[in-house]
Amino acid sequence: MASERDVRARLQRAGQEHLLRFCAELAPGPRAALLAELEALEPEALREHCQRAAAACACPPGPEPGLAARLRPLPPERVGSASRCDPETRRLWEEEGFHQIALSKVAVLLLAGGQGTRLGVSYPKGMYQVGLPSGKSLYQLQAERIRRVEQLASERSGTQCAIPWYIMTSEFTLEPTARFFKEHDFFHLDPNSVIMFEQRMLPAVTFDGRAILEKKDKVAMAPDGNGGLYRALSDHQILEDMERRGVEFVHVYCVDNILVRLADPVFVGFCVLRGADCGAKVVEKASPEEPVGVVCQVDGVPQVVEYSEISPETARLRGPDGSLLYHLGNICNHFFTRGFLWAVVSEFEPLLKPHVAVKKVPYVDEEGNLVKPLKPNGIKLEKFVFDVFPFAKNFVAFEVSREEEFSPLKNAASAAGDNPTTTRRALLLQHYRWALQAGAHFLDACGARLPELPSLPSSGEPPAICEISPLVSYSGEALEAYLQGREFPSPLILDENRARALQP
Ligand SMILES: CC(=O)N[C@H]1[C@@H](OP(=O)(O)OP(=O)(O)OC[C@H]2O[C@@H](n3ccc(=O)[nH]c3=O)[C@H](O)[C@@H]2O)O[C@H](CO)[C@@H](O)[C@@H]1O
Repeated sequence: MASERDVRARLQRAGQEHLLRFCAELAPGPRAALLAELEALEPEALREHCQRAAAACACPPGPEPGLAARLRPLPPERVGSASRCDPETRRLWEEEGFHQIALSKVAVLLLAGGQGTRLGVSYPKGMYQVGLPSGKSLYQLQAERIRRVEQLASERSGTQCAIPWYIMTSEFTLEPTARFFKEHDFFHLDPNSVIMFEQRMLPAVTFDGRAILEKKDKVAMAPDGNGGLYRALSDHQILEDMERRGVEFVHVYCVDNILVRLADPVFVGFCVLRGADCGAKVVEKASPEEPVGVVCQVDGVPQVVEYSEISPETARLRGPDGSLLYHLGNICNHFFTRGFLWAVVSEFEPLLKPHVAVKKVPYVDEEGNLVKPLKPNGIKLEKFVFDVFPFAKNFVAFEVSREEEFSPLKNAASAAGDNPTTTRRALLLQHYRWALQAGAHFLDACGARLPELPSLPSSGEPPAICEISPLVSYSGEALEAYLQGREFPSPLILDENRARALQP
């Protein structure tokens, strides 16, 4: 166990000795916990972190001065489109994606270390149920999409394959996520193919560069941002694990998009055939104010400018055709080759600049009272997952349809958008569209046919409730066999059992 003397000496070197100010009055247990926590903080890194936070805070808030003049849209030759390409090209991309999946060269990697503060739940966001008829959580939907895409790839190739699922968690999310997966029997995935690992935490810092004590025996710590991925890959030898499994391509995604297509063969195939080392899925931005990063160029280099760092004037700029100039909205779905990740981890990670978030951080005052601040009092530094794009040799963006692929759960029910209601509706609208395309008809309680409205606004409810298990269909395929020309009372829950019963 760390001695107080050693820890004090280390903190002195970091200029953070105040973290021990209540140490003498603590009971042995909490005292040991505090010393262990402090011992893990490397003095030089801690000093640099606190200085950097204070320096960042001294800069005026808002977009970096002069950024607007350095921005340009991404050149069209770097952008592919799933919806605007001809069907044959799309088929070739999909075929290539399935081919790579069948060779077990594709992995998915979930960023799940965030605290989900805006949603306002105390457990990991992936465990959230948005109120689907099936009661499935986000994690369950994702697990079932992995199983289905594995099955589709295996059927096409006639060989068995596996898509390893890497899950980056943090101190906040690891334990409950691991428990949730065990309780649900890993959603019938092979537990050896589900690999959880933890990102690092960093102290929150006051505006004058002092790490904050959250309690007398606990430093206020926060995950180091989703760009903490790269250090975590190295800390836990994840790239070595990928190499052992033969993984060459990684689809990285964020937890909250209910429509996420894991290991999407079309996206993977597009990136592979383009010879890309790094790619980003995008959707057309819905409005200048939409809180999504924009994929663009800064000084001629592909990059994402985060929604919190672009000025409203720049976000509102329009091109000659009237559409938003910076319209490629980042949906936090990225493609990386393992080789590129290796280069990032071994060479570029230290060059990533942390971003500053000014937050209300609960703390203990000089007298030892717990204080919940009413205005921001602390700084959290975070790295962003997409900040490695400038290091790519061949970066591509891939535009997909919002209604088919993007509906994120960010906010609590009281918020206007991106909440449990909008995400549930997005999924049910999609499944209703798929069912109509496959030739289904829906009946009301009296047995009369309901109107068939294939294109509904995202704000409207579908005329009939239809939920299709990802185990039955990944992206709308293969539904005719169960639905063509048939009538169903609403709600229709098309799970594996129902599908079996409907099989001709
Ligand atoms: C930095 C980043 O990627 N921003 C993107 C993110 O914004 P947004 O601000 O919504 O990002 P979130 O804070 O929700 O984090 C995105 C993902 O990263 C994970 N996470 C976050 C912090 C952390 O320390 N560890 C961790 O794993 C979260 O669990 C989540 O899965 O999604 C939007 C689309 O929905 C994009 O338009 C934004 O450009």
